[in-house]
Amino acid sequence: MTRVALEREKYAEIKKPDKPLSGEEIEAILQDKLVNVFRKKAFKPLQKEACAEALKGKDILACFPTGYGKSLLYQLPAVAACDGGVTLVISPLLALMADQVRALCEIGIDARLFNSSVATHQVFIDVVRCAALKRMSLMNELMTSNVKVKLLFVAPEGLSNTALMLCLEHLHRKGKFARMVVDEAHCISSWGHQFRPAYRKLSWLKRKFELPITALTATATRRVQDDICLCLRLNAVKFIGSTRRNELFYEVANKGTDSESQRDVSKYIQKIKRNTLKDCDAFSGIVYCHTRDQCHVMAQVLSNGGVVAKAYHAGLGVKERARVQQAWMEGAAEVVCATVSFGMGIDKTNVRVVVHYSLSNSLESYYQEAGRAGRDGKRAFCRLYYCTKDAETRRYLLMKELQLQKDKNRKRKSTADTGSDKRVKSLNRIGKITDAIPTEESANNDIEPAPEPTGELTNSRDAIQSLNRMIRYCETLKCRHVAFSAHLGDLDDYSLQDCKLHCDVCAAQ
Ligand SMILES: Nc1ncnc2c1ncn2[C@@H]1O[C@H](COP(=O)(O)OP(=O)(O)OP(=O)(O)O)[C@@H](O)[C@H]1O
Repeated sequence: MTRVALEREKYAEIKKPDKPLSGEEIEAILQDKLVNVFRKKAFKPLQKEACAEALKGKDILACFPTGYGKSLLYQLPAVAACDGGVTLVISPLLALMADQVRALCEIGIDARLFNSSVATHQVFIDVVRCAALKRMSLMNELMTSNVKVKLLFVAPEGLSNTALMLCLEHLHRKGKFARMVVDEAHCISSWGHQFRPAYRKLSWLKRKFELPITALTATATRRVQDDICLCLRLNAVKFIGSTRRNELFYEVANKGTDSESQRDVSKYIQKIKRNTLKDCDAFSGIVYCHTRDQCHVMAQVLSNGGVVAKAYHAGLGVKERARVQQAWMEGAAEVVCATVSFGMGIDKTNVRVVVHYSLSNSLESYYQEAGRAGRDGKRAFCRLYYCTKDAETRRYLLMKELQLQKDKNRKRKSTADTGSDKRVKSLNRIGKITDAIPTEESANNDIEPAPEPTGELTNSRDAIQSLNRMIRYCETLKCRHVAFSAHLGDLDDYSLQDCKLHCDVCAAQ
C-alpha cells in the first residue's frame, strides 16, 4: 500500500466532530451517560470535572479515597467520547480487572481483559463469570477496522507481549487508541507503599503513543503524586480529593495474649453483626492476620462464636481462594480471615467491619486495607489490635529483611547472579508466614507468591520510617482521621480538623 493510501486509511475511520464540543455539550453527554449507562443519579464532587477534562484530551491525576468512584473517571469518558477508540487500562491485579470487566459487561459496555496466560487463569475467569475472549480472538477484534472494544484491561507485565503491542500500534495508527489509564498509580513510585517494578517501566508509554493518560490512586503522598507525574510524563490536571472518610470509625485496641485478643475480636465482630442485622439482611467483614496459621485460628474462633468465617491466604491454592472469595462476595461467608493478599480492588460495598489483628507495613497500606469497609457510604468500623511487642517484632523482621536485601544486592553486584529464587527462599525463612501483595502471577498460580520488591525494601530508611509512622498512628492521642489527612497530603485545611466522633481518640474526649 502506498504511503498516501496508508494515510487515507489511517484517517478514514476517525469521525471527529467538526469543532470541539462546548462545555455545555460535554456536560450534557456526561450527564446522559452517567444516568443511562452507569445508572447513577448524580456525580460525586469533582467526578464530572475530571471526566470533562479527560474528554478534552488532558492528562489527569486523580487522588480520591478508597471506594470513592475513581473508575468512573476513565469509564465514563471511554463511553462518552464521540470519536470512540479503545481506552487501555493498566491495573495491578487480575482479580481486580476481571471484576471490572464483569461489571462493565453487565451494563452493556464492551470491556475486555488481555490476559497474557488465559489458560492458566481460566479458572479465575470462570469464577467471576467474565466473558473474556481467548487472546487470539481478542487480537483479531482489535485489528478489525470497526473495533467495538471500549476498554481493554491489562497488567503492566502484559504490555511486554509482542502481539498486544502490535495491536496497540495498529489501533494508534488508525486513530482508534483513545487514552491510557494507570490504575493504582502509586505502584509506580518507589516512595509508595506497593512499589512494583513493572509499573516503573510504564514511563515509555507517553513517549511511544503520545496519548493522554489518566493516573488514579487512593494513597499518594505529595511526593508520590509528583513522582507519578514525573515518571509518566504527565502534564496533568490534578483532582485531589480529601482522604477523609467520615463513615469509617477508626480505633486502636490493646492487644493482650493471643487467646484474650482472639476472644475480643470475636465479641467485637458479633456485636457489629448484631447491630448491622437490625437494619440490613446481610453482614460482611474482613479480619487481616499476619500469618496463615492466624487466619485459620481466627476463622475457627469466629465460627465458634456464630459468625460464618473462612480463612484466605496465598497458601490455599487458586481454586480454594476463588471459592472463599466467591462465598464472601455472595454473603455465604460473613467474614474472611485473610492475609493482605485479600481484598485489593474488590468492590464489595457492604463491608461493615475491617479488623487488623496486627500492624500494616505503612500508614498508606493500613488506610487502603481499612478502606475496604463502608464503600456504600454507610457507617463501618475499622479496628487495629496493637501492642509494643508486635511493633518490636515487626521492626526486627524488617531490619532482617533489609539486611538480607542488602546482602543480596551486594552479592548480585559482585557475581551478576540474579538468584531470584534464592532471595525468595531467604525472605521466606524470616517472613515465610506472611503474604506479599500478590502479583498477577502469584494471585493465580498455585505457588507461593514471591514477595514483591516494595518501596520499603528499595530504601531502608523509608521502610523504617513507614513502619515508625504506623506505630505512631497506634500510639497517638490525636485524631486518627487527621493522621491520615496529614500523611496523605490533603490540601483542604478543613479536613485537618478533628473528626469529633469518628475515631476512638476524639470519641473519648
Ligand atoms: N457518582 C456515583 N454515585 C453513586 N455511586 C458511585 C458513583 N461513582 C462511583 N460509584 C460507586 O462507588 C463504588 C466504588 O467505585 P470504584 O470501584 O470506582 O472506587 P475506587 O475509587 O476505585 O476505590 P478503590 O481505590 O478502593 O478501588 C462502585 O460501586 C461505584 O459503582
